Amino acid sequence: MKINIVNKSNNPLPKYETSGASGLDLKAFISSDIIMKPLERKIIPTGLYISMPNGIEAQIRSRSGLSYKKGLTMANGIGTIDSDYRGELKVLLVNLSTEDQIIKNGDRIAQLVFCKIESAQLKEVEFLDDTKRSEGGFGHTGI
Ligand SMILES: O=c1ccn([C@H]2C[C@H](O)[C@@H](COP(=O)(O)OP(=O)(O)OP(=O)(O)O)O2)c(=O)[nH]1
Ligand SMILES: [Mg+2]
Repeated sequence: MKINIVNKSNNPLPKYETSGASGLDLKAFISSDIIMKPLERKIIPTGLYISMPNGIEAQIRSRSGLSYKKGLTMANGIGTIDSDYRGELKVLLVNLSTEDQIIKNGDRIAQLVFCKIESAQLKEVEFLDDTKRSEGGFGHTGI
C-alpha cells in the first residue's frame, strides 16, 4: 500500500523496526523538551501529514515498552486517523507514572498502524437473530 507523507519535522521518516512489525514508530517533533507531570495529558506533535487510500484508516497506538517503563501511554486509547484528515498527526499522551517524565525531540512516543476498514450502511430492524450467547457478556462464559 502506498501512503503519501509530508515530513515537516527534522526527524527521519518513520520506519518499521523489523520486517514483521505492525507499526511505524512515531517520533516527537518538538523544539524543546516537554516535561509531563503525573497524570498530565499533552498533545505531542510529530510534524507528519499523511493521505491514504479509501477503505484504509490509520491508528496511533501506544508503545508497550514506554507504557511499562515510563507510564507514558495514550489518553485516548487508540487514536483514530480518518482517511480524509490532512492535518498533522498528533499523539495524545498521558503520564500514568508517579514521577515527572521528559520527552525529547526524536523520542519514539507511539506507533502508526494502517488497517482496512468497512463503511457501514445501518439498517434499522425490530429484532436481531438469536444466538447461543444471546445477550451474555462480560464474563458470561466464565473467567
Ligand atoms: O490520536 C489522534 C487522534 C486523532 N487525530 C486527528 C486525526 C483524526 O482524523 C482527527 C479527529 O480525531 P477523532 O475523530 O478521534 O476526534 P474527535 O474528537 O471526534 O474530533 P472531530 O470532531 O474532529 O472528528 O484528529 C490525531 O492526530 N491523533
Ligand atoms: Mg471524530
